Amino acid sequence: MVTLADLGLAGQSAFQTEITGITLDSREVMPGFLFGAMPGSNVHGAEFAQKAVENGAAAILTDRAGEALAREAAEGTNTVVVLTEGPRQALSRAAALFFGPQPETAVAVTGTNGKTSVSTFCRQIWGELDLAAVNLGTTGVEGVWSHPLRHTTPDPITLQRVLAEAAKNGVTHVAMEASSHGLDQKRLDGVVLSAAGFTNFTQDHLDYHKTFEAYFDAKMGLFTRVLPPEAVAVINLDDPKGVDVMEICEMRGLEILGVGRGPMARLQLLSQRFDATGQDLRFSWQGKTHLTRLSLIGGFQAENVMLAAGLVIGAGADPDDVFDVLPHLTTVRGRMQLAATRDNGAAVYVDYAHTPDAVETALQAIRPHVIGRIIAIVGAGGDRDTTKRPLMGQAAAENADVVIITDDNPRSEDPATIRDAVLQGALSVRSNDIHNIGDRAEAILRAVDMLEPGDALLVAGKGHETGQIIGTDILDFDDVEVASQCVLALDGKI
Ligand SMILES: CC(=O)N[C@H]1[C@@H](OP(=O)(O)OP(=O)(O)OC[C@H]2O[C@@H](n3ccc(=O)[nH]c3=O)[C@H](O)[C@@H]2O)O[C@H](CO)[C@@H](O)[C@@H]1O[C@H](C)C(=O)N[C@@H](C)C(=O)N[C@H](CCC(=O)O)C(=O)O
Ligand SMILES: Nc1ncnc2c1ncn2[C@@H]1O[C@H](COP(=O)(O)OP(=O)(O)OP(=O)(O)O)[C@@H](O)[C@H]1O
Ligand SMILES: N[C@H](CCC[C@H](N)C(=O)O)C(=O)O
Ligand SMILES: [Mg+2]
Repeated sequence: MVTLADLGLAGQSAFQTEITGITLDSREVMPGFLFGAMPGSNVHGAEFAQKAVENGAAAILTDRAGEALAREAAEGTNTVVVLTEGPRQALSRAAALFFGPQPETAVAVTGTNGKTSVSTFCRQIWGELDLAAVNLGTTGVEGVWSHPLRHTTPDPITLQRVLAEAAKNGVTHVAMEASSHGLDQKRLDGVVLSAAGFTNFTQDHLDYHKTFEAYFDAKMGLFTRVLPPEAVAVINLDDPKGVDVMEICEMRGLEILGVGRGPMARLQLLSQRFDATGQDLRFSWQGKTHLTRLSLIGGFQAENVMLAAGLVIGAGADPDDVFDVLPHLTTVRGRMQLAATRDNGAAVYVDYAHTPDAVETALQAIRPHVIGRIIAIVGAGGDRDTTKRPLMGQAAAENADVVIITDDNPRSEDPATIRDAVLQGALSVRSNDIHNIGDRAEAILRAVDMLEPGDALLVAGKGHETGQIIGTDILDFDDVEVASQCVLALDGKI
């Protein structure tokens, strides 16, 4: 039997109350459940306290803003109201205690771009070291055990349930993505971390956070709040915000493992040499130089690999063992993935660049591998940060020779309006070789048809995604598959 006291909610009245489940959604409450009535972005969860009580909630956890509604609903029933200043944090910790032990070693990574890549590389490194590992984030739970997820950082109840299930299935190591929404909503606060990483900080999600400061502060919650004091902070010092992150971590007395090209980095990238299938790296660890080879396209992937290596070392692995396995790392699905090659040699890459910085980084990353033109397909998602749209168009026009603007998950918005915002950004750079083709399949077909020997195509924005979200419908759509089919069709093979 689990009681409110067992969930860290002792000291409250009726702390011996038995709890049979936890949920954030009144509609999911079953008899004996703890209902987390949280302040939301649309409505306060306490608005649904009445429904939770009707469904048999044993307790309602809420804050001062939700107190009156919760007490009103509970009046005359056995439902206990538990009041706390930080209800989201309390709920995350309660969920951790309720669902039971997580895998013994957990690391998390935050930053605007690179979280999925870094966490996947951590899982691959651990796997090469014969450890039972998974990554958890945008692409679900992947590795020795897998599980689909709807969010990059799931709500705390799903997260703790999944972590406990992973542990029961033998998973000992987990690398997870900490999204800014997840950190802001304290979804990770019940997780015990050995190390946490910071990739970079550029524009995204201003629709939610409103200002750069609020977005940055949300991310810093990983280091100022979630990470325990004895854990290691692994920081990309090449990012303009890297030193700020380091100072924030120093103030908490965290051990810092700096990664980057500059001399302050303990894991220092000394040089990269690119060729058609990957790159040779020279790097140093605490003064000693190492050489390695990565079968990965794109200079930024070396930064992601260094950060992943730092996290795995920070979480206790032997550095030499880690460095030995780096040549075995493989492409992360939908991140600079070579989807197909035309008979004339022109390559088609699929990448998940969906921020201005990522569009620029991805296009610059393929430049050393291309002797001809770069054609870029770019679009922006609906119901997301609107201010990034022209900046994405601008980044595409500045870094590609031909730009095709197309749809990427318009969701509830008018697709032509989204495309127009991206188009304005591209047109601010130049007017030639900029095309606007709403239908994504047609855009890909047209782009593949343009490819001459020596050219390359980057299809940006959807990466691993397998659907195009139009309104509330999700239509099957997979950039890798569509691009491969277009190549086969235009080369006369189907
Ligand atoms: C903006 C945002 O992040 N919203 C998330 C948040 O909702 P909220 O608390 O703001 O919801 P609300 O609508 O105001 O409702 C308040 C509360 O009332 C409850 N409620 C509501 C209705 C009802 O009948 N009964 C009831 O109890 C809700 O469960 C909620 O707890 O908490 C909910 C439960 O955990 C999430 O499902 C929801 O994710 C929405 C669907 C979402 O789309 N989130 C995206 C933007 C997101 O989180 N993305 C990040 C970042 C991805 C990236 O890095 O690019 C991610 O980690 O995936
Ligand atoms: N270190 C990096 N620096 C800049 N851009 C990067 C870096 N790593 C990846 N990218 C770009 O960002 C895209 C998304 O990468 P990834 O999925 O790893 O990021 P993410 O942070 O998990 O994104 P999301 O916020 O959607 O979860 C890549 O396809 C690539 O274009
Ligand atoms: N995690 C990101 C993914 C964006 C991917 C892009 N294809 C889109 O739909 O905007 C977001 O939800 O903002
Ligand atoms: Mg991700």
